[in-house]
Amino acid sequence: MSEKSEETNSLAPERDRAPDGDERRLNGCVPLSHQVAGHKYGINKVGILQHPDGTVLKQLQPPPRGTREMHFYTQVFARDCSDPQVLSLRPHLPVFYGTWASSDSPNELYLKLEDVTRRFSRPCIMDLKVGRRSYDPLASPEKRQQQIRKYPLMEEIGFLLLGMRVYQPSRDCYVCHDQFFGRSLGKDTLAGGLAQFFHDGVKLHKQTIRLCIRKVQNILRWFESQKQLHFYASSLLFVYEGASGAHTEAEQNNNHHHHLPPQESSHEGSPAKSSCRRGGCGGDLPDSLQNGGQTHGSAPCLRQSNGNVECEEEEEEEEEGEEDSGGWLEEEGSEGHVEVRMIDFAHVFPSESPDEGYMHGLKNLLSTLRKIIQD
Ligand SMILES: Nc1ncnc2c1ncn2[C@@H]1O[C@H](COP(=O)(O)OP(=O)(O)OP(=O)(O)O)[C@@H](O)[C@H]1O
Ligand SMILES: O=P(O)(O)O[C@@H]1[C@H](O)[C@H](O)[C@@H](OP(=O)(O)O)[C@H](OP(=O)(O)O)[C@H]1O
Repeated sequence: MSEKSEETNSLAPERDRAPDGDERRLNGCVPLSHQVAGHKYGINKVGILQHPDGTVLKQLQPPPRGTREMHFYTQVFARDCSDPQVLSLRPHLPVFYGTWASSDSPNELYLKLEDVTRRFSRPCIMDLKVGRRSYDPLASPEKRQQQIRKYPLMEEIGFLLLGMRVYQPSRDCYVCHDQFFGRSLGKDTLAGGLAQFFHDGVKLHKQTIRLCIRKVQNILRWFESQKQLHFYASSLLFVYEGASGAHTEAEQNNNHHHHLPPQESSHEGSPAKSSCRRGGCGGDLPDSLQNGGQTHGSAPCLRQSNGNVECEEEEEEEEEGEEDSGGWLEEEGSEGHVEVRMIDFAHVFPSESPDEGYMHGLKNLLSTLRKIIQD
């Protein structure tokens, strides 16, 4: 088993490549190149796909999970929704564009969602499952045991790292960790393990951590204001720009797939993808980050490719962030440099009390992130 998996950059734009049989069959949709956790496409045919218009498609899981998730998104994004609490949840979720089906399999439904990683040139991505319990109130004793066994510390820690990929500009490659890495993290190694998401092989991006803290605080504020929903086995998806400013500027002229409005019929402007990886690097993290648990390889992932990288040291500045401009040339000091969104709503249940389990996870996550900055 490999310790870490890596991908290298490729200069060849894959949008020039002829689609293979599967891609044609899926109306030009391809498995999401940079999925870091969850069901993968090709295994039981569930998993996340990338639509040519830049959205992602999540196949409906068998009932009741898929129907529950669809119902949740439909309610939150209903045009006539007037519940202020539900409306204020929207910014924390990927935009929901309704359901989608391919012309070949009209009965296979997918949720059509905003691709949270889309505007990033070299997206660093992390998926954290949040809450003290990752099974819902209707779970069988077997299911409860299955989930508890996966991470007995969930009850105490309140979150579990399911997967991550981090771009290293100095080597022009991604370092990936899967959920076994997350499960290997204990109370003493949690901060070190989480810190790896913010370390590009050369430096720790403290300002990025501060921006993530702000976004997580906003989500916590939403939870403190509501008691109508409980979230089990739901995730927070973290994304930040791994490319340096010089890199993104160099790409600006060559890149035209960002900011295209989702159009179901259009195949224009499809994100370029490329697949290649190399092994044998990534073993030289600073000592302070080496105690983050055992590492395991994750599945190879394809990704957007936009050319070579110029590595730049970034200044750490304690600036007030600007509003998210939706642009992709965001500097590390600005809010738009990071995204933190809630995803995976297959186990959302109505309730009449605050979601203490989820809030416990958020609070512990916040103190762990603060600890990383301090250490
Ligand atoms: N809106 C999105 N934008 C970008 N990437 C996404 C989005 N939604 C999901 N992903 C990617 O897909 C992965 C899995 O998503 P999700 O948790 O919704 O799937 P799942 O199959 O229900 O997971 P699980 O098996 O844990 O229940 C995420 O870790 C992320 O990498
Ligand atoms: O990542 P792994 O090790 O594959 O484990 C799965 C993971 O915990 C999923 O979150 C869970 O689905 P839910 O979150 O929907 O419960 C799934 O349950 P399942 O086996 O019942 O599908 C598990 O098998």
